[in-house]
Amino acid sequence: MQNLPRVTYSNIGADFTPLHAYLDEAIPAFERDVLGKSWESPFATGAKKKLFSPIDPSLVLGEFPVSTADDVKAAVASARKAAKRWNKASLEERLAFAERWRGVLSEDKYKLGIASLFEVGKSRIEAIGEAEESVDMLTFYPNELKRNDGYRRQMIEMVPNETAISVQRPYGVFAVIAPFNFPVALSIGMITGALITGNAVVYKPSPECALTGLFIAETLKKAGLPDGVFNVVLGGADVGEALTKDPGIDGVAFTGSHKTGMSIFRHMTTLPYMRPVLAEMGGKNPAYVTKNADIVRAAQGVVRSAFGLQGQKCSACSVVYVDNAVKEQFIEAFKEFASKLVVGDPRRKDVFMGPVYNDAAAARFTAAVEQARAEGKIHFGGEKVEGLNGNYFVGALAEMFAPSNLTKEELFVPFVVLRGFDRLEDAIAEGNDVNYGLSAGIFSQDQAEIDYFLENAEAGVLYANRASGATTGAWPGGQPFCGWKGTGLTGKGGLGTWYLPQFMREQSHTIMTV
Ligand SMILES: NC(=O)c1ccc[n+]([C@@H]2O[C@H](COP(=O)([O-])OP(=O)(O)OC[C@H]3O[C@@H](n4cnc5c(N)ncnc54)[C@H](O)[C@@H]3O)[C@@H](O)[C@H]2O)c1
Ligand SMILES: N[C@@H](CCC=O)C(=O)O
Repeated sequence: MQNLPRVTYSNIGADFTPLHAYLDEAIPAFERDVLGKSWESPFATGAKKKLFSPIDPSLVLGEFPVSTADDVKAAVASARKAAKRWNKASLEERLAFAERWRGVLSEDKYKLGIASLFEVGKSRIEAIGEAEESVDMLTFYPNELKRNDGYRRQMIEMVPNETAISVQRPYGVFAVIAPFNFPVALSIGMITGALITGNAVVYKPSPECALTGLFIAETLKKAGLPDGVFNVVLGGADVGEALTKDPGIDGVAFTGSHKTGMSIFRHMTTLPYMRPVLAEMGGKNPAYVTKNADIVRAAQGVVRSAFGLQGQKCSACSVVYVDNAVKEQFIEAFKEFASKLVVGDPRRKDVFMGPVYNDAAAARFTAAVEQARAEGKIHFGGEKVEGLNGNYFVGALAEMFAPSNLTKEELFVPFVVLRGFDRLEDAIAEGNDVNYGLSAGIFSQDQAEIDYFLENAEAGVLYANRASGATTGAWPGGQPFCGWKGTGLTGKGGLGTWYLPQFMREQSHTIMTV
């Protein structure tokens, strides 16, 4: 099992046959042995709630308790108590824990991935990909911490007999709040950042992702993290709000929508002193296809990026600007590739797109398609897939003849707008004219065009000629994932070198030898 091919989002050409053979057995076994159970969690004593899979609303994920206001207080108190020691844990102790956790995650990765498949409705490859990514986070981040000696620096000697160093101290207790779309990788990324820099954590998974949330807690227990350093609360916005407003929290690591992230940040600004809010938020990610592009590659990169995980990635390509000289050719190549992708039950190995997450996403998709029919032109998709018990849609390519809400707002569904252009400069200016700034991509074989894009695109994650995903597929240590503008608050992203220092505050020690 350990030698199965790895999924990294970018290795699209790999032969996953042995992985599929394993999953053919493991997915039904998981469904039989794990789904439908009733769960307990120490800081969730409220009434239990039944959660269902988007794959099929009759498929019960399990019954999960919800945290009360007192549970949230108790979880924070538990973290504060444990933080007294964990905040002082040596670099060696934290690295040893990270190594043990990485071992546990490597053992449990298929279980975590399959849980995500059922919980979110991800395809097999997307689901296993995020579990693999989590393991690699536990390679990358600890290595960064070690390589930088905990980000400790020798400073200059101002006068003889005086030494000065800069050390980084954990803030104390971090609230970690996760979104639904990568319940494993994004939770583990934020939790890793907080824990290995010496913070205790109170973690809230997305309301309907309690299964992966509790699995993550189990892996930390198996890795021997001291009791109380990691605590879970379960529930929705009210539980998240109670957690981020608790005075016992020293910082928040949040990934989710712009609206929620900014509400947490705005609350922090009202307090007597600021606590860090590391918020990674929504995106509206453009791709540019010039007349010098390999059009088949461009179409494949855009389709994969716009429709992978049903368009529910912060990095999903949601607007494609195509040079009018090659627009028709691009539309044909897009249709040719997209029509071969299977939409259906993601337990099956041939499925590329599962259902959209919930009825709200289905309504957003349907409204966007209706608007595009009225104001523009649908070139591909947009229809519901009949005969399946869930929100299954064929992803849509919609040409729009002017900028609008569809080119500017995040929809988070498999819907990509096409805009024709005559000058790349104008297209990039329009693509930049949004409140977000996560990722962008270009397809061109002209170096001057690529250089212009790299100089002028207002986003933190840029790609050129990426067939595996025009704007998607960042990996720990490969693509630092920094949200600009309304996507991020700090100017530093996950998956890169500068993520960890954000969980620590600096202290200088100047010592005069007398
Ligand atoms: N930039 C990134 O790295 C990144 C990655 C993944 C997803 N996202 C974004 O996440 C969004 C999709 O996720 P979602 O629908 O789960 O987002 P969301 O904002 O609805 O929820 C995110 C989390 O916040 C909690 N929450 C809701 N209201 C809260 C409040 N008032 N106080 C505290 N917590 C609260 C939710 O319960 C959930 O756990 C999209 O906008 C997507 O672009 C961004
Ligand atoms: N890491 C993923 C996106 C995570 C957000 O939704 C990517 O780069 O495509």
